[in-house]
Amino acid sequence: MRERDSGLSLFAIALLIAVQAPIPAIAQIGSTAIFSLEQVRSYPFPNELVASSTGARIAWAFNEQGRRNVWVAEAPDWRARKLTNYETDDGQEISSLSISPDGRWVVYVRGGDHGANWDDSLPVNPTSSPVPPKVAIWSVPFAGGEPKMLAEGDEPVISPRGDQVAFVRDRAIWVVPIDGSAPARKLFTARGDNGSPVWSPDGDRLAFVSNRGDHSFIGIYTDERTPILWIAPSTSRDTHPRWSPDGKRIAFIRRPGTGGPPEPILEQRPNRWAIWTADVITGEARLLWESPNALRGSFPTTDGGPNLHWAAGGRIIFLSYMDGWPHLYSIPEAGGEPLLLTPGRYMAEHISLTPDKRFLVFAANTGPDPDDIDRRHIVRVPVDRAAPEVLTPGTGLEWSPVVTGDMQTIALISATAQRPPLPAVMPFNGGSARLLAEDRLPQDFPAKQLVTPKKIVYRAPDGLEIHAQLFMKEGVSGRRPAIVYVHGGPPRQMLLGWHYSDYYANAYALNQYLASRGYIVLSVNYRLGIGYGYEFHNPPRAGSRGASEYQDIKAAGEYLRSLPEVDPRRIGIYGGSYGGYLTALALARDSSLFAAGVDIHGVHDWTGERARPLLEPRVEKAPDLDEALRVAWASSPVSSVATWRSPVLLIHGDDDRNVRFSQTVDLIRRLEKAGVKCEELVIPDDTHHFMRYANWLKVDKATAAFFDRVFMGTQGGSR
Ligand SMILES: CSCC[C@H](NC=O)C(=O)N[C@@H](C)C(=O)O
Repeated sequence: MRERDSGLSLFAIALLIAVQAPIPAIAQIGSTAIFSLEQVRSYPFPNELVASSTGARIAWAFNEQGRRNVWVAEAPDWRARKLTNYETDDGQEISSLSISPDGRWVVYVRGGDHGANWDDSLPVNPTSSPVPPKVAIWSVPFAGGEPKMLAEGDEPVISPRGDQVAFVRDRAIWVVPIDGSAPARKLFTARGDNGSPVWSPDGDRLAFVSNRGDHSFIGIYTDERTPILWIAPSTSRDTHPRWSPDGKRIAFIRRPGTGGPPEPILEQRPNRWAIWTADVITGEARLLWESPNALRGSFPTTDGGPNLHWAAGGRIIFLSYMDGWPHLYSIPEAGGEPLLLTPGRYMAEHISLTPDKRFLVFAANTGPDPDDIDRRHIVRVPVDRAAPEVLTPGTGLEWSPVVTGDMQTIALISATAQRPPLPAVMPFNGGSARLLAEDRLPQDFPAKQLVTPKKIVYRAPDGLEIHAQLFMKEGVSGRRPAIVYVHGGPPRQMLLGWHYSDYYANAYALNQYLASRGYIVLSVNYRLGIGYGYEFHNPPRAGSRGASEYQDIKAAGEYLRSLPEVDPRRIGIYGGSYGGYLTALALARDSSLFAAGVDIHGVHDWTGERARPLLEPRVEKAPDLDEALRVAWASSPVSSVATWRSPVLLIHGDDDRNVRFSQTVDLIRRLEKAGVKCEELVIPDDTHHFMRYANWLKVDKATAAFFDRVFMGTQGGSR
């Protein structure tokens, strides 16, 4: 990590902080860690949990200190079994995991960074290998054996017959035998960017989306002798094709095509959408439902978007925010009023339809405990009755439920405030969950040393209720340094336990590590986040439109300053991505409150990011373009460098495909000119999500060591 020689050393700054006006005994921390970062980061992180559509087989991906592998289990013993043998921390993620309908094959994609906002000409290559790895589709027998690379490509979907895999490569749809017995072949050639393949229930046809820039069609491929059937082609953007169980019809989402006069940038407007159904022989379609012309009716942007499913009993399922919460609805395929299946002040997330298409299972921040709003539990609801049932109440957290083909078992991922996430199974009709692969949690994982974060609610200056989690180790005397943690996204919610995202599980681990060393940590669920309703998730004048969410961050610092346990001169802040943006904004605007910060791949100049579409050479400009650019600049940390005083560590991977690396290069130049003490840690060739475990460790250690240096005056790194 390089220290920019633009001012006092961090040690001198620490000395300055320590010798100011006398404060009751200042707790000495930092050197008394009771566990190492390696220990608290040694958990195996599970994701991609799937079940076979027949029988009782499940599969998931485990990331064990960077070694990502496919694991499986099956009834009745549910013994966890490792199916692949990738043994290096090479940053190659596993995604699009699926099991063939007959349960015989597991298919997955290896490589890439599927959380990226844009792609690069070169594949993700965080080990800087001279020969970059490929994004490729693999299959392996569920019973075990050598994985076989089927083809370079992505978005694999196994045919209902279980014999072949459709996938996307070079803006086209290809197929390949699931056993790799023959090379892949392009299924057809069509104009546009063709993707999102969905097999018909009998496996004879394939629905897909043909993206043509400002509009898109739904197409039906039958065979090489039959012309592609375009479903009700229009100037709209048609997406999300879903087959009816009998394979005779398709439901899809229709939104207006992009075009028309530029809309005002600073105003919030409804983003309208509709559900249509079509006959797959004639291609004729009709409107089934259209969203209300209100902000809450906008196309949903939470997990799974519209979550469109064609369920049993002629019901079509979708998700909408129209009652103020991301809720599930059911509408007769013939039309009519949508039935609200999940009433209540909570969000439905990680939604899946059961194999018999009669129930939905999902994760929700609801349950008998008022603190459940900051947790997740598994809920089940029939597709035709508003009778949701919380199946996993308690102080644990559960998510990503899937039901096995025999309808007997729900597989899920379970965690607590102390125990990291693990796959689990429970009876579909309710009962206790049984953990799988517990032995993969290292013996020396410090579960018992982790604090239980406490739910804190405070009010922002404009009165909005803000939830946060306070990590405070007991038994530390004297005033201590405190740190505000700011999540990214921003549509995210930090929880009263381990998080379901690998990015935020890492943040949870680091917050626990900092707390174990005596820091008081406050993780803030600021507006723009999810879990607290539509208006909280979509506040006016936020981000580049005025940074209204910043008041929640400043209020978090003021909340910490009000605590008797906190040394008001040693309040820090850190966060990644959007959290890095708000960290930089806090240091730029309020260095008197925030004495130091760590900004991980943050956005620092909205005009640079946002200006691109705004500055396109167009005769027609948005009516409020000049005002929007002024506001975007004022909402950017770079516009407040003149008042930036506190030391900062800036961290960025230079193959970042979510926030341009240039955002940090530019800010450092500005801070140097302004004489602000800044350090930098650059991770070459890794992305926004630090695909390598070794790089996460480097980032976490640098973050903790930086705060130790500034607040403790320790010269060394953290343990
Ligand atoms: C224009 S800000 C981009 C922030 C970024 N969002 C998506 O790329 C981000 O916060 N990423 C991670 C951390 C996340 O999505 O949670």
